[in-house]
Amino acid sequence: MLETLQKYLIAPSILSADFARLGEDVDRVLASGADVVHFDVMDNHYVPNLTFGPMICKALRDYGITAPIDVHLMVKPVDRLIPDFAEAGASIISFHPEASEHIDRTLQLIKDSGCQAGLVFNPATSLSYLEHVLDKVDVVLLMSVNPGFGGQSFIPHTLEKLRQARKIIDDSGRNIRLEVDGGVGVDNIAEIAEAGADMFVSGSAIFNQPDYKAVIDAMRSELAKVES
Ligand SMILES: O=C(CO)[C@H](O)[C@H](O)COP(=O)(O)O
Repeated sequence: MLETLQKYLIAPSILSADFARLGEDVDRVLASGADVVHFDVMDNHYVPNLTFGPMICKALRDYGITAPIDVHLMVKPVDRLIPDFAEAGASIISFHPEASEHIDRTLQLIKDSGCQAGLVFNPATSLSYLEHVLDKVDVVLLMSVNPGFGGQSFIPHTLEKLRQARKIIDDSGRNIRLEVDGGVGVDNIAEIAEAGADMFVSGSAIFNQPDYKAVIDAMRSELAKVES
């Protein structure tokens, strides 16, 4: 799955897509050079907003979307949705540790369902949750805004947290993606990559522009500066 893709992955958040034409809009953003579809699931309980569930994920697969679907669960409780999302075609399922009664069990449920597993950290959630479960984690997702809404500004102290997460991952020697989500755009993507992220969720910066390819190309050229 993700490990076979290139160094930097761009994952548009469909929270900012055109819901009335979702399949078409997701097709368009992928044809514009995106790598992964970021799928934000909100339950009006863990976060104060309500989005979509496994049926919409399946509808995207039925429509013909073959790119990895990166499901970010902002829900509590978590476990009962995992088999539904796996069956609906999710590739990665990530959850917030505070929303699970048993983090190790939830990670194992995701792995057993055939998906890659991610742990998500709000801006004020400690990275110490990683300590005993790194062997079951494929993706560490750092929120750079408080979850619930698109279009918020990147919280600057996330850069330091990204550096800390990068060190934890590198020290572990494991093949774990470091994903960042919230307020990511052309103007700050290079700085965020320099801090250690290698997977970038971006919603409003892409979907609120008429030319998705122009935005994604501009992000890639910023990332190329970091790589060189
Ligand atoms: O998870 C999210 C909010 O909870 C969104 O994915 C995130 O905020 C991306 O949107 P934007 O790029 O517009 O900030």
